[in-house]
Amino acid sequence: MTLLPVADAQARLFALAPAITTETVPLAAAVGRWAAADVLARRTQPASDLSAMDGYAIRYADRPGPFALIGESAAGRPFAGTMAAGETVRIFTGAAMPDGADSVLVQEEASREGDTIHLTGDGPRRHGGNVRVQGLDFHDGDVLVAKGERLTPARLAVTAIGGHGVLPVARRLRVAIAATGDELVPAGRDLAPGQLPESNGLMLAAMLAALPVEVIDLGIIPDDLAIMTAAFAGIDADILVTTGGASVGDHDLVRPALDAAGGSLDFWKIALRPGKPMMAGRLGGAVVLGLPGNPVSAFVTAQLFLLPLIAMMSGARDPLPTTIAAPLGEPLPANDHRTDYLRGELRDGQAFASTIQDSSMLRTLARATCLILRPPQAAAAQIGDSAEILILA
Ligand SMILES: Nc1nc2c(c(=O)[nH]1)N[C@H]1C(S)=C(S)[C@@H](COP(=O)(O)OP(=O)(O)OC[C@H]3O[C@@H](n4cnc5c(N)ncnc54)[C@H](O)[C@@H]3O)O[C@H]1N2
Ligand code: MOO
Repeated sequence: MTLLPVADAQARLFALAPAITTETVPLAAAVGRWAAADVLARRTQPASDLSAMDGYAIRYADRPGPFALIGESAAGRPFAGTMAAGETVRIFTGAAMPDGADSVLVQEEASREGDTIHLTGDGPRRHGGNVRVQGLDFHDGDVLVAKGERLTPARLAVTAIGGHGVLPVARRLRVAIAATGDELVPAGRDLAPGQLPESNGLMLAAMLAALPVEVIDLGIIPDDLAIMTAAFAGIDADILVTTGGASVGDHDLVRPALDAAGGSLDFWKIALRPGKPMMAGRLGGAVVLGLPGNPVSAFVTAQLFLLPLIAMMSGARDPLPTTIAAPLGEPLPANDHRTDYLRGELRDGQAFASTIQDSSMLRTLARATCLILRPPQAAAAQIGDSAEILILA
């Protein structure tokens, strides 16, 4: 069987995904989700010219003064009148500029004597100095967040100040996670000979913690076709992700169980190391992603397929992981036909791969701060050669 290139597998996986309905949620519930429509400003910010400093609103042409103090403008309590030549209004940061004023004299450069203000320093450097003009940040109708952009804390803040209280987003996905394997027992238990603590399901759920999903923990499913089939057949989820049982051994039952549960396989085996035996298909309304059992393979395939699938189904415009270029800190051998994602560390801006890259080694993965991408058939690389790096948060 020929191995599917990673990009082709990502495209085929995305093609399996059903459309997800949208819902309108309060801003505080939208963090980490993706805007389902362009978010346009419903007001202009600032709505009027505002002072950027605490001091005195003046006319620039009136310098060097002195100035006659006629009132005060504070944030939320603007000065009601109009300032004439030679006059000034006490003003605070964020307060509306009075009619007639064009600049702000900071209070550190002013002295007060009764109702007369004297200039003690250089004063505002230009006409309009220390003033935030109306619309400096944005105007009514401007696109504040584009459809498909992630709703980061700063983007939520701009939509709030842009006049929104709710936003349209894709509904929260339901992601069922199943660890398969007779050897597995929940973490922390005493182990009988041959048993192994379950770590993949835990790791995957943790990788999804910051995503807008509801995790359905199917726990540990033994290598038993009837039990596995029943567990799959009963799921009510948008995505079913399994780990283990993906390879060719006699106890690798995820494919037969998917088939027996009435699902269909779309592809199996990709040109990737680690992660070759990954499979994808459908089961009822769910996309099925069968990740390999080796812990590092499960981690890498989750980075390259599961997280992007969730982002894509949740409306992300750019769901695939982004890479940066970094110089290698050591030589690397030529690569074969599989894209390689080496666990490594960035030190002083240079990328170093861990010496042993066995896909069972969690301690190496736990130390890794990046994955170093080696394209298929890459020639041997020297120190200083540029490599694509996926930063691990
Ligand atoms: N003859 C061949 N053998 C294998 C091939 C192959 O092409 N031909 N591919 C190898 C590759 S590559 C991988 S990756 C593994 C993946 O196999 P499975 O997905 O079937 O994984 P398992 O056999 O179930 O488990 C592998 C390994 O990982 C441990 N494991 C599994 N699940 C968990 C879990 N939830 N938590 C912690 N550890 C887990 C399991 O005990 C095994 O040690 O196949 C190769 N073989
Ligand atoms: O692809 Mo396996 O994931 O090499 O260990």
